[in-house]
Amino acid sequence: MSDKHRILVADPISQTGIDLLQAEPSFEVEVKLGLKEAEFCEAAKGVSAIVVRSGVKVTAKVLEAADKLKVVGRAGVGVDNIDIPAASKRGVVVMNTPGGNTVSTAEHAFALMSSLARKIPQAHATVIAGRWDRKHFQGTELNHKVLAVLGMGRIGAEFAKRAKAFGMTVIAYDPYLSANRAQLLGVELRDNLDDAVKDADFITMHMPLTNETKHMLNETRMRKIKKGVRIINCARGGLVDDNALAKLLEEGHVAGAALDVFEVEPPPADYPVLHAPNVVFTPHLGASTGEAQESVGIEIAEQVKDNLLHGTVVNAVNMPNVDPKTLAEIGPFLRFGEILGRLISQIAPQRVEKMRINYSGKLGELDTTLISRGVLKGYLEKPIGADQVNLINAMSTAENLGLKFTESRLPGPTAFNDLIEVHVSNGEDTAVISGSFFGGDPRIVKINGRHVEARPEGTLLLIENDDRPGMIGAYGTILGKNQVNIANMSLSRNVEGGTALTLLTLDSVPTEAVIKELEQIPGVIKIYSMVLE
Ligand SMILES: NC(=O)c1ccc[n+]([C@@H]2O[C@H](COP(=O)([O-])OP(=O)(O)OC[C@H]3O[C@@H](n4cnc5c(N)ncnc54)[C@H](O)[C@@H]3O)[C@@H](O)[C@H]2O)c1
Ligand SMILES: O=C(O)[C@H](O)COP(=O)(O)O
Repeated sequence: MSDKHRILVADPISQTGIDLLQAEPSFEVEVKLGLKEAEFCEAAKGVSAIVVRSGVKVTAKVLEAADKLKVVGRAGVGVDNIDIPAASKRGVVVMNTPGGNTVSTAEHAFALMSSLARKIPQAHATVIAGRWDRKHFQGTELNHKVLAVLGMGRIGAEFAKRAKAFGMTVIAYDPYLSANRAQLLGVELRDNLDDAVKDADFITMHMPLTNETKHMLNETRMRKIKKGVRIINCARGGLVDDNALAKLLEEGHVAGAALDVFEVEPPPADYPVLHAPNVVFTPHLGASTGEAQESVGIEIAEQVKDNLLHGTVVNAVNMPNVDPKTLAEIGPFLRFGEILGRLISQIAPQRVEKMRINYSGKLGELDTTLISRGVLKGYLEKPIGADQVNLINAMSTAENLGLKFTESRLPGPTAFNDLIEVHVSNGEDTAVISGSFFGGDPRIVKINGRHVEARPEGTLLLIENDDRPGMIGAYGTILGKNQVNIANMSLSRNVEGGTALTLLTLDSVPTEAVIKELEQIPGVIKIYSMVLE
């Protein structure tokens, strides 16, 4: 069995991207195109990475079959052909390459608008059919026309720039766009969609397909737009209700439509809009330029390579980005977070419902999202299994278990430079564990409110006992007799004669029989044996 990472390229990406992957000695690259789901499942077995465009569907079945999968790389923007929840559940990172095809797509959408305005495809067809018909192809200028851009992200903004250069008035509808950005782009921002489109001569769509955006242009809304509007969709099929569009084109309410994308791709022969008048179609070609494909092919190859070799996460759609610099900065906290999670799972009450993590000191100034995922991962290893939970699915796994998770930053100076405090509770009982760094070295500094000090390594024995003479000696005798060496010891008590916590770091794991023997010592209240590695 080869210990190389197998990479499956399941859609055509640039040769430079493939070469980049092939140049890595620890990778084996397989290019298999046009796979049906069953073939895709077979091909996905044992691969570490799958690279796609929008052609194939990375379904839950494919993800299930891909038993060694770590990352799905999308050479492009839209990830609607990938089952993201299923990938997250399986702990697979999904990355795309936003930006690499922006200009190509904006140019293509603009070309569609120009073709529509001047009926270029129809005129072209008559010329090559031997006709010289100059009467039927009178078009319309773009100059002075009103354009509504729905979705003013990367592509929308590039489109708007070009439209302004053509003398168009640009209206933007994008609930997530700031007024400042709109001003910078020189576009009129509208809060209401009907208001944004009602006077438009042209409408262009540039947003992802989501539950919120599906059929954004439906029959009712299109009917409210002034007669003669022309619609361009170079984003995703389904943003416009294509059947309603076909009807309104037939009626002449919509004067023309240019589509690069369809609700079903490829559209079947009886797809109504294909037979409507004044239409221009391309088969999802927005990103199909040499430049865009070179760019996204190289980007995705680099991202997949860095992820498999160094764990770098860039442009992931299902987990926070971690570039090498951030990874170096938060790496020690992340590893310590996992240990704290592992630790608290071993002293937690049953049926924990809530976990809260407080960050203070310098840590409170960092982006702690990943550290929190690390704590959850460590915590969930016990109930779920260490091979089943990772940084990607930790949040969704916790949610599935009904574990409510919150994090907060405690203001003001603390006794420690960096403090991570993990609380778990089932509503009645609580466990709390706190960790800090002493000169860069991680330490457990508090357990259930008691000060302790121990390196988070090896096996820890946490004993709650009555504060009375002879306890330490009794532990030492039993452990010594059973060849278990004590490497470190930390003691803490509430009041003299009250209860005490003894935290022992051991060089080997005590057997259950040894733990039972320790439990028999008069004054011992509870013992937790915590294995950290
Ligand atoms: N035809 C092609 O070949 C092709 C190529 C590249 C991208 N695309 C598609 O184009 C779309 C846009 O890509 P992008 O790179 O500009 O993405 P982007 O993320 O930069 O922009 C998307 C914009 O849509 C906005 N948006 C989200 N929900 C909205 C809503 N309900 N109403 C209005 N606006 C909303 C967002 O705020 C964002 O500004 C994506 O769906 C992408 O898959 C198609
Ligand atoms: O979302 C995208 O990036 C585009 O739809 C391009 O898709 P493609 O890579 O299949 O051309």
